Amino acid sequence: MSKTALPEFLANTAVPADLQSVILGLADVSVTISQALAKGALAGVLGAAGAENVQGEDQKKLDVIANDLIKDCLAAIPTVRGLASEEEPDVVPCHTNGNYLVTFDPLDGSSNIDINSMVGTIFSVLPHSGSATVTEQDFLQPGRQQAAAGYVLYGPSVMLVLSTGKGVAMFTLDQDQNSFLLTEADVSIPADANEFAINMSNQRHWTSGMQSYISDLLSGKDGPRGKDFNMRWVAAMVADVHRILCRGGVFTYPWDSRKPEQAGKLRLMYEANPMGFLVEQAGGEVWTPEGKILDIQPEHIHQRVPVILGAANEVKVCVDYHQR
Ligand SMILES: O=P(O)(O)OC[C@H]1O[C@](O)(COP(=O)(O)O)[C@@H](O)[C@@H]1O
Ligand SMILES: [Mg+2]
Ligand SMILES: [Mg+2]
Repeated sequence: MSKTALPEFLANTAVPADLQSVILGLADVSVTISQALAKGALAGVLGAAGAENVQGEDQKKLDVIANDLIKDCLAAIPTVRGLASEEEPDVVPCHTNGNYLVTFDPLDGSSNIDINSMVGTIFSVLPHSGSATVTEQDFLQPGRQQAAAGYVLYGPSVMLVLSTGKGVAMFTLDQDQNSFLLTEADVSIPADANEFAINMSNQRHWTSGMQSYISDLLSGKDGPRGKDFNMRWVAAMVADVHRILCRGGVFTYPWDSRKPEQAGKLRLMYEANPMGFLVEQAGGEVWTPEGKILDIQPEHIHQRVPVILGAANEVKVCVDYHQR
């Protein structure tokens, strides 16, 4: 039997037509980004761009290329009122009659670009209910209000993973037709975990709660947790979360004491909220040590947040170590 293509899936699942056009636009532009990535050094797209983004991070050429492609794509969709990007200092107004706001991380896992490892594009679609002139304030909505969220993973296969609030579906790019085909209709994360993801090199900078939690995981079946845990770290949130959606586990990027004023490394509106929406839709949990990430009222678009997400029971255990 032939597989369902993305446009057919969106129509079958009663996604509003104006939201469909945003999702289909993002899917199309991700194919162009995947082609630039696939050409790599042959197209001269690897390496540094020689500039810093608003977050004070060095931009790669592909961060800039992907950002410009997505910006142009969204600006051409009449239902997009405005956009905000990890790589843009300010929100960008689009169409005055549009009813959606889109936030995105054009290329997640940038440090993997030059080693030909996995990267992705993460996006979040919010309803627009504010003024005719888009302001930052219009974007400051809790993640729970997202109309859709997803990512495209540029790996051995290019995959689009999407939720419009009715579960999580995975699509694989058919490179012959440039068409995303449904390959997993109902993604679900097992409640218990035996795999964790964290950048262990930062251990000495974590809070005592996080130190104890990871130390007990590492003690394996001889320790208080009574079982062994495996560890993985791709250094691209998009790929680490993809693994969790495929085979379970827990992912965390905690606060650390090197930049005490910074809540965490990951961005609430471009990374934590869209990935959090997917993980909750797949039955997982998404927390900071204090509460659920999707309930956070954002204060500014580039806000950062500590993240603990994945298997429901394991996330609760991790949060509990912090609250003891
Ligand atoms: O290099 P580190 O500290 O392990 O951080 C890796 C994390 O940083 C990120 O790459 C940040 O994303 P960007 O590449 O979009 O800046 C996450 O995807 C990933 O989880
Ligand atoms: Mg990122
Ligand atoms: Mg990025």
